[in-house]
Order: sequence, then C-alpha cells, then structure tokens
Amino acid sequence: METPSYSHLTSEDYNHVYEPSEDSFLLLDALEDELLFLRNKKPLICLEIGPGSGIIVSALAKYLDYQSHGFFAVDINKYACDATLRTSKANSVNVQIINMDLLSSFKPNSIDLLVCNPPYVPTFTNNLDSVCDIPEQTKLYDEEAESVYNSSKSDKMLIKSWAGGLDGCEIINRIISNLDYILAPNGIFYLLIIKENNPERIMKTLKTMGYESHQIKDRKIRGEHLIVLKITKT
Ligand SMILES: C[S@@+](CC[C@H](N)C(=O)[O-])C[C@H]1O[C@@H](n2cnc3c(N)ncnc32)[C@H](O)[C@@H]1O
Repeated sequence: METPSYSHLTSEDYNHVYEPSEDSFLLLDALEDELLFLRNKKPLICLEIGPGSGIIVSALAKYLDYQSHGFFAVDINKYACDATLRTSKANSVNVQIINMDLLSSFKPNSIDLLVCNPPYVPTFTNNLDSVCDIPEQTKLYDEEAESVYNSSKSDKMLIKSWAGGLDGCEIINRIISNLDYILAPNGIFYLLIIKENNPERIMKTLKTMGYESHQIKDRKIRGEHLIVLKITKT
C-alpha cells in the first residue's frame, strides 16, 4: 500500500494540521498488513476519526475502493478537513469529510471499518478552553503544551491533535465508551495508542464490553512505544 501523495501540503498547512509522523506511518503499515483481510471482509462504510492530513483515509479509499460503499472522515479541526479534502483529490479518491467532534451526528451502528490515530500524549487536559481557567502551575504537565497559553484558536486545534488529556486517554475513552453505538455488528476498529495509554487497561475494558482486541503491530521510536490494536466484536 503506497503512502498517498501529500506533497501539496506545505509548512503553512502544518502550522494548523498534524503532519504525518511515525504514528501515522505505523497505522498505515498495520492497515497494509490487514489489506487482504479487509478486502475479504468488504466493509461498506469506512470512517477515520481525526484524519489530519488525510493520508490514512485516502489510502483506504484507494486500496479498498473497488468494493466499498463510502469513505468518511471526521475532524474537529477545519484545517484538517480542508487538508483531507485536498489529499483525497490529489490521490483521485472520494472521501466525504465532516467537521465535527467525534461521531456526534452519525447513524447508530453504521460503521463497518473504523480507524483512528487519536491525540494520545498524556497532558493535564484535552479541553484547551477550560485550561485557560486553571492556575498556571497546574495546567498541562507536558512542557510542549505551555504554548497553549499564547496560542491562537487554530494553534489550539493543532495542540488538540496530540494532547490526549489524563493518561492520554480522554479521546480514546470517549471513542471506546461509544463503540457499541458507533460500530456495525461485524465492525472492525483499528486504534493507535502508546504504552502510556495503558493498553492492558484498554483491552480489559474492551473485553468487559464484549470486544476482542489484539495488538497487531508495534514500534519503538524516540520516547514512544507505538501500538496498533485491532478490535472486533466477539
Ligand atoms: C494524532 S492526529 C492524527 C492525524 C492523522 N490521522 C495521522 O495519522 O497523521 C489526531 C487528529 O484527531 C483530530 N481530533 C482530535 N480531537 C478530535 C475530536 N474530538 N473529534 C474529531 N477529531 C479530533 C485532530 O484534529 C487531528 O487531526
């Protein structure tokens, strides 16, 4: 599975949109390993939460297109929605992109293939609006996030692309707790996490909800142990 072209995105875009990084490429590699399985499975509705540059959903649209029904992407960041649209066009694939918070407007149990590389870095909070009301010393404990205090609204959107809140799990927990509502009965979910997110806890929670989860790929990069989970209903 070739990485879709994204050379049309510029450093100006990356002031507002998450630039494809090792985590993005690990998820792409994991999906490449799963391609045969997915082609046999024939997912009708495929959706990426948080496409950023759009390379992952565009790759899926390119390599699963001959039998799938629709490719969707939702991102809270309007710049990411625009980047995803441009990436899908540059790669001649059709992706429907919606600017919204997670899946608030989706029909229940409609997603056959769900993919997400969420904001996973542990920070004090993922809610950057409320952060401004917390006393200085107790705000984000990740030093990088100090920049939030001086940042514009679009910079905050960029911070939201990696700031995962407590244990890096604020968005991950929100998605998992809505999985029964989101996924179609035979749906599959590929989720990228890091070791600090506590994969064992996540997998235990999923088990109690009736989902099977396996670690299908991992990679250690500087300072991060990236993991891809494959999640299916038992
Ligand atoms: C780590 S980036 C991943 C981007 C891209 N999928 C990749 O792998 O390169 C996380 C993405 O999730 C989006 N995001 C964060 N919180 C979100 C939310 N509540 N609803 C929808 N998208 C969200 C961010 O704007 C960002 O584009």
